[in-house]
Amino acid sequence: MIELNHVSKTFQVGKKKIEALKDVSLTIRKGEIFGVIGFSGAGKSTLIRCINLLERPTSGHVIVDDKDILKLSKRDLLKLRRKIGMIFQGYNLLETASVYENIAIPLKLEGVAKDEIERRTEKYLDIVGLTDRRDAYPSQLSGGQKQRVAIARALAHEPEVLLSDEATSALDPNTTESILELLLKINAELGITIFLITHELNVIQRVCDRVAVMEKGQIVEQGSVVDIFARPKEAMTQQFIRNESRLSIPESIRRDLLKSGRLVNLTFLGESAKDPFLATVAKKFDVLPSIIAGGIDQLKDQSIGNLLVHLKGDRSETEAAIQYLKQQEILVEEADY
Ligand SMILES: Nc1ncnc2c1ncn2[C@@H]1O[C@H](COP(=O)(O)OP(=O)(O)OP(=O)(O)O)[C@@H](O)[C@H]1O
Repeated sequence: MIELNHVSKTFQVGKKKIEALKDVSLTIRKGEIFGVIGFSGAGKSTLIRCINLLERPTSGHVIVDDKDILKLSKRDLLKLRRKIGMIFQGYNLLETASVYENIAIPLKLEGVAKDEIERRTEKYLDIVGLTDRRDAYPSQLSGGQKQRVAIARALAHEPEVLLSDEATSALDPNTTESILELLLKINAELGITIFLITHELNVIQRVCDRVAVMEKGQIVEQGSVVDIFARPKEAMTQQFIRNESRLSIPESIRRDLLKSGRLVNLTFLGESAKDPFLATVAKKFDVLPSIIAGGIDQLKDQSIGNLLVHLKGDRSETEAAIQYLKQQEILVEEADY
């Protein structure tokens, strides 16, 4: 549905050239939720803005529904932008207009008929759960409610795609969760394709079908969320996952445990959890495994388990046990650092 082919974007700041995007290619499929994750400055905002040409690529192609949108006339580009809604971290609401008016005014400017404006505004206020706040002003709303208004405003144009630029970054964890649930509902019930950028791993985990990891203007890894989380290949991806979801223990306990064996971080998909791999390790090798810490991350359609395991035994037996674990459907990282 949306294809970026070899897209590059260079900003000229004085004499300096900043390469914000370097040869980025990706495909967003109809009906999916695609996320891009990266640290600040990776190029995510520039990338998302290239999809509706708020930013024009320096080179490459942006294809939407088989059309190269860089070649569209101004009029056709305006038409296309209506198919692509956008929400932002800062909501961008009109402070002097009510919730209802924030949704209705842009429709009026677009020339939508009065009764259609009423129908759509009421429909999307209901979908985002704000019917009872229709007369409130933005200053009377919480951050999560403001983002709901912004989502209703975007949906009221009945887009096929919703672009989300760090939409939950300013929200607390509970509010983030409720907005993510709303995005899942919009995707499932209205069939809207969602492309989002974020620096938060949990956003990707919770809602995305596929993910691309960005670093210094390039995509370093992309694939299904399950694959990337269970088997991250690139150092950057591993760093993201380790930063946020790896288990850690106090240094003194770690040092103690290492005196009598090895420590390993095991990551496995829901279905692999059914295999009694730790019992097998205890049986097969002269090793006593014990679980030091554990957790489960919920992905959109699956769960991923993390265990920090101590393998008690001598070097050769624990090494053989680690090699055995690596042959299973488990990501094994030695945590002896
Ligand atoms: N309009 C601009 N003019 C000059 N440089 C820019 C412009 N927009 C972005 N950049 C530069 O391009 C690079 C990528 O920025 P971008 O905002 O796309 O990254 P990001 O991953 O979205 O980071 P953040 O989350 O901090 O916004 C940065 O070095 C940034 O300074």
